[in-house]
Amino acid sequence: MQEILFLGAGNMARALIAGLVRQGWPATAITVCAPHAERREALAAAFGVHAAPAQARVITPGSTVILAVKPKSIGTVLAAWQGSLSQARPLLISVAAGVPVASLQHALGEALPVVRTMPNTPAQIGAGATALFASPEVNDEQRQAAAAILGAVGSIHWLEDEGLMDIATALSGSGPAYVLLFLEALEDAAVAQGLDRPNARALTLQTVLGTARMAAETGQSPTSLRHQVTSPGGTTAAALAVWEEGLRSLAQRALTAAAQRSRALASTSKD
Ligand SMILES: NC(=O)C1=CN([C@@H]2O[C@H](COP(=O)(O)OP(=O)(O)OC[C@H]3O[C@@H](n4cnc5c(N)ncnc54)[C@H](O)[C@@H]3O)[C@@H](O)[C@H]2O)C=CC1
Ligand SMILES: O=C(O)[C@@H]1CCC=N1
Repeated sequence: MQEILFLGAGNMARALIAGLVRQGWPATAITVCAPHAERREALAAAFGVHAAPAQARVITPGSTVILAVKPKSIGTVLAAWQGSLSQARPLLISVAAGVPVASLQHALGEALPVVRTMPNTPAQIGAGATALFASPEVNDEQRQAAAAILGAVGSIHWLEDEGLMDIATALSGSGPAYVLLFLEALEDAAVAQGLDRPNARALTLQTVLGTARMAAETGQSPTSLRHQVTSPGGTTAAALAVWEEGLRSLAQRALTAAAQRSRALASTSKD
C-alpha cells in the first residue's frame, strides 16, 4: 500500500484518515505532519497513524502527499516543504478549496504533478463524494493512486475542466453543511409544534436518509419520486407550496455565493 503524508491535521485530514483506516488502509502507511502537537497526536491516538511535527519527515519517492491546510496557509506550507517535494517529486493531492493547480505549482516553483480535489466530510464513514482534476503532469499511475485514495472513502468524479471545481466545491464540498442545516431546521420546526426532541431528530434523520437511499437505489428522478409522495390536495402539496416560494432561488443564491467565495480563496493562498 502506498505511503501517504498528510500536511495538516484539521477537520478534512481527520475525515480522510478516519475513512481510509475504516476502509482498511494500513494506518502505519499514513503520516500526519502539522505544527499543532495536540491535533496531530489526537489523530495518532485515534487512528494509529504516525504523527510528526511539520518538516520532521523526509518525503519518500513514490509516496503521495495530501495538502490539507487552509488556502491562506498554502504559500507558507509549500515554501517550507519545497526542497523535499522537489527532490522526491511525489504526487501532490490538494484538498484546498479554490486554489488552482497553477497557483500550487507557482508556489512550488515547478510543475510537479498535482491532483486538485474537493472531498467532503462524509468521507469519514466511507460515504464521501470527491471531485478531482488532474494537472497535465499527472501520469496514469498517479491518476490511479489518487482514485484509489479518494475512492476508498466514497465516490469519485473526475472533471476535465478545472473551472468547474468551484461549482463542485459549492455543491458537494460545502453540501454536507446545507443538508445538516436542513436537518436542524426540520427538527426544530417539529419541536416547535410539540414533538419531543428525540422523536423529532430520529424521524428527521431517517426521512432524509431513507429518501436519499430511495433516490440512489431506484434510479428514479427526484421529480418522479416527489410526485409519488404528493397526493393532490393533500398535506405534501400544502407544504410544497410553501417550500416553492423560496427554496429553488435560495439554492441558486447559496451555490453562487459559495462558488464566488471559492474563486476568491485563490487570492488568499498568495498572501
Ligand atoms: N472541512 C471541510 O468540510 C472541507 C475542507 N476542505 C479543505 O480542506 C482544507 C483544510 O480545511 P479544514 O481541515 O476544514 O481546516 P482546519 O482549520 O480544521 O485544519 C487546518 C490544519 O492545517 C494545519 N496547518 C496550519 N499550518 C500548517 C503548516 N505550516 N504545516 C502543516 N499543517 C499546518 C493545522 O494544524 C490545522 O490542523 C482547506 O483548504 C479546505 O478548503 C475541503 C473539503 C471539505
Ligand atoms: O468551507 C470551506 O471553505 C470548506 C471547503 C468546502 C467545505 N469546507
